[in-house]
Amino acid sequence: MAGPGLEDKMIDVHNLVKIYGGERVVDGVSFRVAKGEIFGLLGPNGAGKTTTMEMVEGLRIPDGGEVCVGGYDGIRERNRVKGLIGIQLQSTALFDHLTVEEIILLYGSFYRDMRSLSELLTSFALEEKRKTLVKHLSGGQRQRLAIAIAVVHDPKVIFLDEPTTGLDPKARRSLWEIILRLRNEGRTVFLSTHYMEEAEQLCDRVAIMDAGRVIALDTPAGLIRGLASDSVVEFVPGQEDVSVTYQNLAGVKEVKRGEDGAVMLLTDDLQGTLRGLIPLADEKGFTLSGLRTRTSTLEDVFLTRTGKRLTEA
Ligand SMILES: Nc1ncnc2c1ncn2[C@@H]1O[C@H](COP(=O)(O)OP(=O)(O)OP(=O)(O)O)[C@@H](O)[C@H]1O
Repeated sequence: MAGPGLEDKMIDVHNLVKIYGGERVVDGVSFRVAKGEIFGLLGPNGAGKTTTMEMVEGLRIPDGGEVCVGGYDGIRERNRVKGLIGIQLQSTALFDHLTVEEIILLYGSFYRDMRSLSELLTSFALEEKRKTLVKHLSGGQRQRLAIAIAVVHDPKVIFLDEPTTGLDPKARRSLWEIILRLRNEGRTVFLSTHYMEEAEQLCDRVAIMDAGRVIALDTPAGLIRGLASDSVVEFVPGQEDVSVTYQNLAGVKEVKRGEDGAVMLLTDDLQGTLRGLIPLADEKGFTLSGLRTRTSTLEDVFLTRTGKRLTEA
């Protein structure tokens, strides 16, 4: 698959497999990550993102396949790989009874060289919190601290496992800015997420995972362009006549149904679909509750490939 500068790759994963209890939770995953890109694994809970990421980091041993990071074999040359990478710990794993400053210095002491404390505090907007105990930080501040610790030794590659899960929109955006800055400093960022907006807005390329496999991989725009439709009409039909078929409305490429009863019409002719839908509802005597339209997103790529919504998978 074409991608930016892949001749200049930082991570190369080939046919990776992990088996738990006889189940292939990672089932033949292959991808490459270019130097200096933000690469995302997008998928629902249980898709195999964390397992894949931790095999790339060298924290879990694959049952099959190869991992190469920065030209080093992920298993045989693990110590070399360790020096190149930084891993964001789940923020809950931080020591609550240390201050921000103490924890950064503690992690820094594990390495021969560490970046300056004041530079780290500034770039992660933690100066005012330097003397604050970790347990008194907000969710966003804890996540910023977790990333500051991951880059304390100035690594070339950063791994972030669902970095913004549970954060409010403002804290999420502030973390996105930090992640973009890591990339703009020339680092490679490998992250996992189950938020499609995050993958769409932040990642240079995205591998969509479901049930242990990569089902699509491209730039967010490329994935969306690959859809047969460019828009979605969504509504919950009230008193729907079972004989109603939406497939024949102008522009409709696919009809999907959510668990909540919502109907999603994936269309390449938004106006044509709407022009046909409203008379159809009148004629068949059903209501179009919560009718809305939107341009296609990565959610629709997932929906088209798996038949499920990301949030329902
Ligand atoms: N150590 C383990 N032992 C047994 N099963 C495991 C283990 N780790 C993961 N699994 C299983 O492997 C599957 C993939 O899990 P994984 O955590 O990689 O998914 P994920 O996409 O990261 O999801 P989440 O967003 O929930 O973290 C799940 O079914 C999970 O239960």
